[in-house]
Amino acid sequence: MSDIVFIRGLRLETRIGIHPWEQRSTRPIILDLQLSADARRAAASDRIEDALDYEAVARRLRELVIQGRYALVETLAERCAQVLLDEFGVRWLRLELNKPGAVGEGTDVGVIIERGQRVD
Ligand SMILES: Nc1nc2c(c(=O)[nH]1)N=C([C@H](O)[C@@H](O)CO)CN2
Repeated sequence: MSDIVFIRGLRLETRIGIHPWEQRSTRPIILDLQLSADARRAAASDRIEDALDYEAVARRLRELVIQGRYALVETLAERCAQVLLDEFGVRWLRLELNKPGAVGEGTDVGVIIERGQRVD
C-alpha cells in the first residue's frame, strides 16, 4: 500500500524551547504530515469510516500540542508520531515540524522524522 493522506501547513500554538523565556508564552509551530493510508478502500465505500480522517487527525494533534510544554522540537515531534501510530493505526508516517523564526526572522528550523514500516 503506497497511498498517503497528507496535511500541510498545520499551524498550532504551543510552549516550546530550551530557554526559560520560551516557556512563558505560546508560539506557532507548523506541521507537515504524510501518513500511509488505504485510499482504495476509502474510495470503494466512499465512507469516512474507511478513510484516515485528516480532520480528526488535525483535531487530536491540536489538542496534544496546545496542552503540552516541550523543550525540544524532537520531543514534540515524537509525541505527535506516537499518537498517530497508536490512536489512528497509521503504519508509516513522515512528520516535519517547523519552528519558524527560531534562529532569526524568516528562518525555518525543525526536525523531520519517519516512523513505522512503509509497505509498498
Ligand atoms: N536540535 C535542536 N536544537 C535546538 C532546539 C531544539 O528543539 N532542537 N531548540 C533551541 C531553542 O529552543 C531555539 O529554538 C530558540 O533559541 C536551540 N536548538
